Amino acid sequence: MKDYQSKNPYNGDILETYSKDTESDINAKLDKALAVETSWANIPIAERCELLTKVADLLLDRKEEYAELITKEMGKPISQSIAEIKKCAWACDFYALNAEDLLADELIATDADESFISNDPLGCILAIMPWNYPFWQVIRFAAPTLTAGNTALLKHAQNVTGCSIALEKLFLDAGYPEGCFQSIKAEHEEIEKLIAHNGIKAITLTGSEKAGKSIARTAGENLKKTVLELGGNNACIVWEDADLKKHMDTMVNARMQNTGQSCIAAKRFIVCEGIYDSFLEQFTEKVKALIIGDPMQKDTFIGVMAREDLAKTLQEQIDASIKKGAIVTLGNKRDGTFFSPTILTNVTVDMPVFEEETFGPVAAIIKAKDRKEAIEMAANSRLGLGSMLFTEDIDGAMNVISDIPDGGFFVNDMVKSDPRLPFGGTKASGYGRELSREGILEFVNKKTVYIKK
Ligand SMILES: O=CCCC(=O)O
Repeated sequence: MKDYQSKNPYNGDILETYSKDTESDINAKLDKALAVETSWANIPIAERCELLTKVADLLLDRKEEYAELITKEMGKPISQSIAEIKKCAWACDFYALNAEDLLADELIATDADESFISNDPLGCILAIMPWNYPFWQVIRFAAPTLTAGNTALLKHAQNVTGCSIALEKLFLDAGYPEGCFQSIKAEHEEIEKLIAHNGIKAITLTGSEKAGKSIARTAGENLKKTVLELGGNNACIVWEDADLKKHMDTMVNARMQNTGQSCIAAKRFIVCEGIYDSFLEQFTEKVKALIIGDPMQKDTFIGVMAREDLAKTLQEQIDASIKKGAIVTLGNKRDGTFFSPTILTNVTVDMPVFEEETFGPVAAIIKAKDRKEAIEMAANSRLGLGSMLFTEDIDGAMNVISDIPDGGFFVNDMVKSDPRLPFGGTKASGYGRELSREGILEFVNKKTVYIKK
């Protein structure tokens, strides 16, 4: 009996089984990473960028193959899997083009003849990544982090072990030296030991709040830096002057893409009274029209959830909210891993669908009496990944930017990640930033250099 199974959540087919790495397998991988650390750190950044360009090319050449693997392992509709791979190539190209500038010494005038910050690599970084964007979550960490001269060990979610292995091969095929990027199949106990090991210099985790606390605790005991991206309960605020016709597809996409399994999805729709009825009518119509079906079909927009237990958890959150007075306006049908796109109205701030992150295709809609109340409700969350506001009043939107203490604020668009912009949260959504200049500088030693001649 193998330890891990890759199982297609759409039809239950067992795709592959895998044995967990033993302690000595993991130590051997760490040794390999440590053996290459110095030579990798010392090659010119431009050469590392060339390799990254090769990764981008391979991603595009192999996009169908990788997309199929994603779809089969976690159920993402195939067109969205292809889009995920293209986005990975974009991030690689972005860093291949910009890393030299982003990592350049920062000169600072002082009493010294020369003083500057040198952005030196840290060494081996442990990445713990989730299944919902199995390539993207990894590439957005790996592209900048490796290019900064670090090496990486990836502990991926069990249900996407095939993707994890494919990612390791991708870097090798692109020409990265052995040991630069390796995937491990490990459990919590081995991860704790790795974090404590001197060879691991920092940890990045995208995952649940519970996992974040546990990893941060162990990392803290060992004085290791962490970057944590722990999910969100993003508000989609709709002021009474919003252009619904123009933005309705975006608002639906913001909730329903990836079958609702995205940390940055719009989870709480906070809609001003004056536009509530039109919003609900248009939103419901669009959600009803989403194509549900086999994730391998290119027109499918809503596939299945990645695991049955996730669908059950979503059901519990909905049931508990209905008990408190939420009304099912659409959907709420579950069958195994399938969950129909669901709209809940009459939502109040004390319901699980408002207070907790819902990781599936359910939109919780709440009425606000005015703009001010809408902003206050949006800010009322333990999580702080991002929020979006739809309005024609751009000055009014600019005035409320600092009223919601989230990591991102998007006006007339959905919260989305972009290699050029920092990505990350506040409060229980975690800390640290990925992507952009901030992302590549998370895992460097900002060394102060001071020279008197
Ligand atoms: O689940 C969160 C990440 C989604 C994204 O970066 O687009």
